[in-house]
Amino acid sequence: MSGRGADSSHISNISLRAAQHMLSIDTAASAHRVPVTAQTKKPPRPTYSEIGTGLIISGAFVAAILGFIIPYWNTGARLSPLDSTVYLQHTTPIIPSGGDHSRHGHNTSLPNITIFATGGTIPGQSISPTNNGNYDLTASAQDLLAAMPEIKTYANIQTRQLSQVLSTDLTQQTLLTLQRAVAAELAKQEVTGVVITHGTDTLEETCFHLELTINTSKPIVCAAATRPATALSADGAANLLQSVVLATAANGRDRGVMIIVNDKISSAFFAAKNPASHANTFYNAEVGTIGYFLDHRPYFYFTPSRAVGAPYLDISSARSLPQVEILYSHPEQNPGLVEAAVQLGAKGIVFAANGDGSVPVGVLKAAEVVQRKGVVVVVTYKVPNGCAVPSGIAIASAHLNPVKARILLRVALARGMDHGRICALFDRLRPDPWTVC
Ligand SMILES: NC(=O)C[C@H](N)C(=O)O
Repeated sequence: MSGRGADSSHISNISLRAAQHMLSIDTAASAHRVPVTAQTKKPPRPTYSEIGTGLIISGAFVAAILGFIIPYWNTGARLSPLDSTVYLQHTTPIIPSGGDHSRHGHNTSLPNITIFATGGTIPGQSISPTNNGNYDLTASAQDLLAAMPEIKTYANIQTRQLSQVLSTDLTQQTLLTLQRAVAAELAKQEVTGVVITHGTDTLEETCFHLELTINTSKPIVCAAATRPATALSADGAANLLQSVVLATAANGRDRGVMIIVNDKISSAFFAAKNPASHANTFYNAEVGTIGYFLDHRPYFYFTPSRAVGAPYLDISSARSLPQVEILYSHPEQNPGLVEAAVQLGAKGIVFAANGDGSVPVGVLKAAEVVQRKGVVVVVTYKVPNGCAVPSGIAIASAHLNPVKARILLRVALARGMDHGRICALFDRLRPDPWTVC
């Protein structure tokens, strides 16, 4: 058997042990379940694990030396002329991992990773291994980790369960709590990176929000699953393990927020969910796939880089976020929807527009009216991929899809930016700005 074949079977063992573990947790539904047998023997330690551990230890050693020699590493954050928005963000000092903790089982030669768990399919326990859609969320992040002891060879891991919901139900309060908690955790010298477990449905929105609002060089990695932990070929265990590996990786720094699903490393700036339930659910607009996992080791196509015009917007003191609604365009759309959205509290409106940004003329006129009252209007595209161009009065989202444009607009409004600044913010997302603001 080749090395890779051996690794694949190792991971399916992890999934099966995860499944066994989940099955043993949920006693209420156990009568309906197909018993899982075999796989009780610990699999032989794979070669990649030893190599990975060795690399991490040497990486930590080199980082520790660099930490003494180069106490502060600043590749030149520059302030926006528009605002205190930082467009390039490499200000965090390089910090040696490790530290003197007294936690039980702490290994000072390993990096420290914190996992923030929010729910989604990844901890899901379905009524049978062939049922992917009907599951409950009674397993915690700790339960997931207990089912995959291999993960402890990569890092000392702490978990924080922030919520246990499907991602469609994630509130802005949880989002803001997550944002502050992740930023606070990464500010700790001994923490090398963080992992967030989350449902796939709105993962791109949460990750994009964190991308805009956390200024760090350290890796922030989002892990999800398209199948519950109890499923045949459950994908969560491997995605979680790889997320932890990436959060510890020296080459995972300075790349913004990343998503790991199906061996693919996606930039949160570009990733979008599609199709809904396939294991390969995240596709990337154009350049969004920045790397991949081979034998559970991360490889990148590029040296660290950030998307053109990627802003950092400090909203650390925000306790709530302004309401921004998305209106889906089509011929004969009722212009009254625009005013209705405003009456219902919208401070911003995003049009998921036809083609590359066209909105029916009546709707555009209605948008002009609310814009005069201070509501900010952004036009995006409803097609899977594209680049929206300015449509009459509206700000164009460039390549940001409707949900990402909504997140950027909401954060900009939370930052207190006015129409002109928000327009310039979006305008910078193109290498060759329109300068329409
Ligand atoms: N695969 C998933 O995680 C989907 C789930 N409905 C969620 O977003 O929470």
